[in-house]
Amino acid sequence: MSFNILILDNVHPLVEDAFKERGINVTRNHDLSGEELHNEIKKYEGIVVRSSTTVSADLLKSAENLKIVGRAGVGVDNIDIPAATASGVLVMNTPDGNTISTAEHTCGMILAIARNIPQSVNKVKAGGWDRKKYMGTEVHSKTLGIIGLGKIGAEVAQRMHEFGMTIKAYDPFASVEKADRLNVELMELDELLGEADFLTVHTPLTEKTKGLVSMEKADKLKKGMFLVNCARGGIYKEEDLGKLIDEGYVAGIALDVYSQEPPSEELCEILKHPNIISTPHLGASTEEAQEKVAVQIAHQMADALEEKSFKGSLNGKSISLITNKEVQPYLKLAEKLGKVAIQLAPEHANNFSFEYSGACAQYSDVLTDSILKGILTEHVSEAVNLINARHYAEDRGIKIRETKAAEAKTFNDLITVNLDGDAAEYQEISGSVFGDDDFRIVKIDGYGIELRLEGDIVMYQNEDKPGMLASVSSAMAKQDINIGSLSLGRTNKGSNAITAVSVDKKLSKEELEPIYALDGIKALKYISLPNGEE
Ligand SMILES: NC(=O)c1ccc[n+]([C@@H]2O[C@H](COP(=O)([O-])OP(=O)(O)OC[C@H]3O[C@@H](n4cnc5c(N)ncnc54)[C@H](O)[C@@H]3O)[C@@H](O)[C@H]2O)c1
Ligand SMILES: O=C(O)CC[C@@H](O)C(=O)O
Repeated sequence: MSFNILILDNVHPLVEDAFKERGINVTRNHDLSGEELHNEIKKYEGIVVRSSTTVSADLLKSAENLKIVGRAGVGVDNIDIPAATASGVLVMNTPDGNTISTAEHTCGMILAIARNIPQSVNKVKAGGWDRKKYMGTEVHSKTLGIIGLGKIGAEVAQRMHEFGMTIKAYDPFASVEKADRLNVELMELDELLGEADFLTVHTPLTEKTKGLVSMEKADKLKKGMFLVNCARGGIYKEEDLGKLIDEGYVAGIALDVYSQEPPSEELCEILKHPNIISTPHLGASTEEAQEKVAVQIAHQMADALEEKSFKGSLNGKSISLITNKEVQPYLKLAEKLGKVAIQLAPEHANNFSFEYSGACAQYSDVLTDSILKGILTEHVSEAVNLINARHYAEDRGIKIRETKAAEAKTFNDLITVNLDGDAAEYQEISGSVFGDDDFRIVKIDGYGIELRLEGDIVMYQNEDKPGMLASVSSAMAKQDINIGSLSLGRTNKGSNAITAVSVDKKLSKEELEPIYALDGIKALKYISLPNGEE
């Protein structure tokens, strides 16, 4: 299958070469106005952005063929990920392509603010000369506080350690082993604010990191410290920056990022402060980083479109598992069981529980997505996939429960879908995989049944008495319905039995009626499944 990709932002030209190398058609257009973009995007399976294009819920609605959004970089603040997930669109970034460049820029900013480099350069350029005013401070023997010891934070730690700084960090998710390896002492946030001579942030902007430093926190800061932000605008409260300096809490501030880019007029006024230095979001702006993220995003997107790997994907958390050969048969079984379950369930069924036992239990997350896909495909007009299945389930008020048992009792692997409805004629269906591609129903409501999960199946409960099968097959024969295979299950002799009959053609309601009307037949259901590969 051939794919079409649209490059919307100023991504390095190597992106085109990389896509072409993978046999993917690529078009570049940075100049589309709102309406043009809404029309143009319909033609593409993938788009590539940096931070200029906003991939909003509205734009995603117009993107009827879109499968994937690639961000050549890290931050995805410009992409509405929940809306993409709801549309079944995969979002991916290049998590490490610009790490080194951004770490180097951060180190540059630390040194620049410590030594007043930009201010003094400007002075000389303007024909001035003032050595006293631009007296600086050494970073050697000072404490660098790092908030967020992830990829960039760790690279900054290593480099500034070599400058003779003591490195301390706050990151509730970082391991002590990692910190030890980097010669970093982990501590609580307030403690760090009180000890850092220089503070640099390397976290995403979240509810927790927004406004981490503000006038409210000023008393906690070590007096005369320096602030650096090359992560995301707003982690330091922007309105308070000038005041923090003027009231003597902070000596200088270095910023690369702003909550709005380019910054608002109000912020531009604050940025004129002589002790604030600012660059226009240049952290990742090196030839090397831009080449890396361009080539990485193209290959990652090509791999995802070809379902080879899902490196860098940010939604559809278990999607990467679909390339795992061991999971593939379970995925198919799960989807088929979902399809059967919804055809057996009563109307408005919205409570399902899924039980996994045996080796498949370790993949329960993606298998639940796959069962939901099977359940919902019958009911949702939009395309349901493993990325958006849970979203649609939630949207439709479908409640799910999941249980796992590492060991299976009768079968190596067993997936059971419970319909959770007291009023349901059928309560529970279990399936298993035989070999790689033989998917079978193995149990219904505790009755042992064995029937391949494909094609057209008539399932009914019947009184366990002689002649039942003969009367059903004769009613079918009269209507030219050929039986392919059948399976009978019962618990005790003479009680109720379940029969599943696979037939060679699709049946209409009218064709089913005479069978349902036979004496001794109860709870007849007709299930239609795709034949073979879907
Ligand atoms: N200026 C630029 O051009 C540029 C370039 C690349 C990345 N960035 C930005 O830099 C930031 C860091 O990127 P990264 O690649 O190192 O990300 P990362 O995911 O590797 O690291 C983020 C770290 O922040 C930590 N963290 C999350 N929430 C936290 C909290 N509340 N308190 C403390 N720590 C917390 C995480 O545990 C993680 O270790 C991101 O915001 C990214 O968008 C900016
Ligand atoms: O230059 C860019 O594309 C922004 C880089 C950076 O902010 C990122 O999040 O990757």
